[in-house]
Amino acid sequence: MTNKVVEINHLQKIYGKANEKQYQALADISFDVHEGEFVGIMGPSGSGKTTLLNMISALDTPTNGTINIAGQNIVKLNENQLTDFRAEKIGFIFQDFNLLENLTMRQNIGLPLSLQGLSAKKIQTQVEKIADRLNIGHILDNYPTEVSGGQKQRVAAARALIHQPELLLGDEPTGALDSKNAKNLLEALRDLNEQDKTTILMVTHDPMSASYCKRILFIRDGEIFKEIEKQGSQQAFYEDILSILSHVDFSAESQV
Ligand SMILES: Nc1ncnc2c1ncn2[C@@H]1O[C@H](COP(=O)(O)OP(=O)(O)OP(=O)(O)O)[C@@H](O)[C@H]1O
Repeated sequence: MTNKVVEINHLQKIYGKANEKQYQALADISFDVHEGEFVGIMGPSGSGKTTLLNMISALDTPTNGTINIAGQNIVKLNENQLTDFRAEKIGFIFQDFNLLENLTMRQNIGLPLSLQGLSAKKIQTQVEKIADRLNIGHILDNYPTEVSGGQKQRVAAARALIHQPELLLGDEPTGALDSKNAKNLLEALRDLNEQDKTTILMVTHDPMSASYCKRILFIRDGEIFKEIEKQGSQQAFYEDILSILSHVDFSAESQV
């Protein structure tokens, strides 16, 4: 059995203080992600997907429950330990790329290592290695405004992976891409998962993007209500996903 990279038990998140208006975004979530898995999270708007990612990346704290990432109970960490945890253990790809416009792609990708104080030479070697892996070696000296959305997102993926995190998190990473660029990014993520055993957890509302995963968790009203695993072809998995979505009212916001 492979190691558990993510181990979540009875996670609950209530926004708002006891004397204020409260909102339960996560009711009771438990699941594991093993090393080398590529897991998708799907659910209607307001179902708690971003809240869940924010808990896993320790950007916010749960009301109840435990979160272990790479064997570390992150709910118990102090501020300094959390900073180290985020810098070392996880990589994050956002929908809107989050690249720094006044830095070149090379500088953007190398940023996590610069912040760790690595030498310029070591950073260059690592940048070129990951850029080669994601087919962006030819745009390293360009600025973000000079390249396509798809290239920007592959640069964001390179930046998220350069420090070799235990877990790559994506919050709608294909959300701002056209279908061709989305496919390019997803193929790159699939290669990283299959060849380098990168563990990926990705939120998406798009069934085609989700069909690149090996397992999907469906959440609604802050709870996992269904889970499916890829058994056969990607096309068959895509059709399974569509069938589940067609039985769920994804327009419904979760209720207080
Ligand atoms: N800081 C906050 N304070 C109060 N309520 C919040 C806060 N952040 C999120 N919520 C509420 O919690 C619920 C879950 O939000 P979340 O952003 O996790 O949903 P989501 O599934 O990611 O939605 P979407 O697909 O629209 O991004 C929503 O009803 C939202 O309004």
